Amino acid sequence: MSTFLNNFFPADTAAMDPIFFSPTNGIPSESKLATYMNRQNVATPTGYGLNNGFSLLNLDSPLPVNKKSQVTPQSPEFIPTRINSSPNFYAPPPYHNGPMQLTNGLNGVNGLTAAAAAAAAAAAAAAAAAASTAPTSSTSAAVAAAAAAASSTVTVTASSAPIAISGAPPNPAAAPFVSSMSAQTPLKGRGGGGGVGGGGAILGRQESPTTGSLGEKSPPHGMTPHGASPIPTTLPTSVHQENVGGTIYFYPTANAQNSQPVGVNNVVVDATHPAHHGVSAVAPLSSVSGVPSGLLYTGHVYPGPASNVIAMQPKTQLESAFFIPDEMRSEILARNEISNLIMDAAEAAQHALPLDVDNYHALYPLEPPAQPLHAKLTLPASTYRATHNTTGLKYCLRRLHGFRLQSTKCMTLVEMWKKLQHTNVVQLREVFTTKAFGDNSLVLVYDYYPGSQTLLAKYFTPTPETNNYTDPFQGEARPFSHKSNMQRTNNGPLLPESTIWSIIMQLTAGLRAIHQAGLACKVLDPTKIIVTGKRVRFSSCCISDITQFDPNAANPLALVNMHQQDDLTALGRLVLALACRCLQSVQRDNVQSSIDMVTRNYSTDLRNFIVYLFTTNNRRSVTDLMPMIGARFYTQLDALQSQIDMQEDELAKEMENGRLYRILVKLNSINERPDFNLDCTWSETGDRYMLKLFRDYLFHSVTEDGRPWLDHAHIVQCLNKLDAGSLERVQLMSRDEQSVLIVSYAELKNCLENAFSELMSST
Ligand SMILES: Nc1ncnc2c1ncn2[C@@H]1O[C@H](COP(=O)(O)OP(=O)(O)OP(=O)(O)O)[C@@H](O)[C@H]1O
Repeated sequence: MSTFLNNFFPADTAAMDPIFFSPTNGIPSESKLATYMNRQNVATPTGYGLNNGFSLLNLDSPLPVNKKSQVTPQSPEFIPTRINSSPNFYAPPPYHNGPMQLTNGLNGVNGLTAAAAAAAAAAAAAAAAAASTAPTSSTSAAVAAAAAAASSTVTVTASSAPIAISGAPPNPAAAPFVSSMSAQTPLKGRGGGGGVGGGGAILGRQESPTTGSLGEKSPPHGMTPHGASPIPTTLPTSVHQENVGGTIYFYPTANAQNSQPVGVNNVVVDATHPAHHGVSAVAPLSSVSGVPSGLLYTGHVYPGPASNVIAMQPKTQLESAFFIPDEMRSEILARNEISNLIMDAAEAAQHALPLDVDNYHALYPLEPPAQPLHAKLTLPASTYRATHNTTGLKYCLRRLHGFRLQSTKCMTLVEMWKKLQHTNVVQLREVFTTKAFGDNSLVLVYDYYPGSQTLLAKYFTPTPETNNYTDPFQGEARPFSHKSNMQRTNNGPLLPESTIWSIIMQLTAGLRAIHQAGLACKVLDPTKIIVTGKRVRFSSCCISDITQFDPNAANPLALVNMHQQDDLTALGRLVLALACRCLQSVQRDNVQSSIDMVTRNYSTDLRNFIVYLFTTNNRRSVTDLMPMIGARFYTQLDALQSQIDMQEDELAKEMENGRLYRILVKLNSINERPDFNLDCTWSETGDRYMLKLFRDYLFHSVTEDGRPWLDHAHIVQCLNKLDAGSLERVQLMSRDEQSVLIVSYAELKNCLENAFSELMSST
């Protein structure tokens, strides 16, 4: 819903350009503004009296449903997966907000700063002077148009019945008609806009009819939540009003152009006031953020981080409250980089990979060529990252070279694995055979986790030390102490017990899911477990089930119990190796001394855990391990929940960015488009013209003395209101400062969606 204020009420009629002001309605048909008014092919009635027009503004009159639906829903983004989740911004605010709602339409009204209020007062005083000299009735306020060269100043001079300047909102109940001209932060210039920023045309706050004091937020007389329009029913015949598709425009008749400033109750447009360029002080954003119309978009404003999250962060600097923490950023960047790596020519030649393998392309090797799969399996194997042809998603492909599938019966097991979904198991997606590599290969497709390391690489690889220097501060023991030396292994210092328990909890969780699904891991080995950040996952499930499949066995799952017991033994060996940080520690001859070492360095619980898994004469179960983990489970849960809190907070910040980015993409795809459907004025006319002015308001606001006014918060806030389709209004000004337009963000949003849909439909 918008109101169009053309500063067509010239103070100096001699300055009138008869071409610019057409005799019928004062708007030249070829002007951009006229094209906006005529948009949507709505016939613009001529000679339509202001009285008639105001009768349309009855707050009781329901808005046609289809009109409402134009702006109510969050229109779908051009990203196909976007889900419509926008709240209903037209829900009527509670009546007790009435006084604030009254100023709903005029952005910045409610939050006048002292400076802005002072400016408004000055403007009012000047306007009063102008009114007193006007030949029209001194009892009614005058409306004067600013001359073309001078920006308009609209202010209030008297305390009679208020006047409506702007149009009925889409939902009258939601935004009662603005019956008081409220003061706005003076705005300036091309970018001059509503109360948030700019300078230029000043809409002075109407004096309260009850108090007569300028700048107060008193509701005007006659305002009822759902009652009759407070708008006066008599207006000068020299002012035309038109309702075009729900938007009300005001413009002068030819009469008005030849007459003195037209009195329209309280409103005076004072072209002569020295403050016509606005005041240099702009209302701080905070001054407008509290308006009730703002409530309509508050869901679209990032409220800042939660205190619990700030307390959790190592740095409590202000920047960490608004930007993603450095550590998280670099982790994500590193993962992205790995995920986007492509082979150079030398690598491509070395690997000689096919362009396509089944439904996948862009293969990228994750290891040097042709590794033997595993000690137990003598087949050579390779691991690649690849991209799915249709979804574009990246997967991890494990290829078994020269492997012929003996029987498709093993597909039963494949299906069981595909169904297994667990955060500690890399999920199998599909299995296929292919000749794309020039041999018979079997390919298993898994989820891909960029930046993963095998447990072997992470914990069992000698750390490169410069000049045999070992960092004495590594590890838990006091540096340079005897214990510190004892706790050092070739692969680095012993791991903190909490790290070992964290790995244990994750592995037992994954194993429990596997065993409960009636399967066995079979390769519980440090090369077949991957670590991504702090997450540990079984990475090669199902391979053994295929390669060791016996097509003659009556029941392929007959031996699963035995394999599950083997899994538990393998888990015990792995934990012992981790605790000693040495793979040799689990060799038969070393086991006892390794357990002694665990006894010396770690808790009895950890020792008992390992001993239990090594005790093979009893039937063991993964669920029996839970009591041994005990209360450590709560510590782990707490750590994970803290991490979730932090990540959710980051998500909230980044959600804002994503949303604002998409609006900017739309705006910029429309603004200044040189040509659309052979129409080189497309981006300059109709809805697009409004968007252009809004763009100027967003980015090109200037101070009174013409300096750029840059305020990130202003941009963010306005974009948020636009995205929410707030009913709050913004005052836009044409670049030549000839026209002022007051428009709600809802209307702007509508324009944006329409214009963008037009673009999209022609792509
Ligand atoms: N699902 C996955 N997502 C991302 N990277 C993975 C995934 N699975 C394995 N990797 C990575 O691929 C590489 C090769 O994995 P692989 O399991 O073959 O380890 P490996 O040490 O080469 O074992 P082997 O010596 O038995 O071949 C490793 O760097 C591993 O981190």
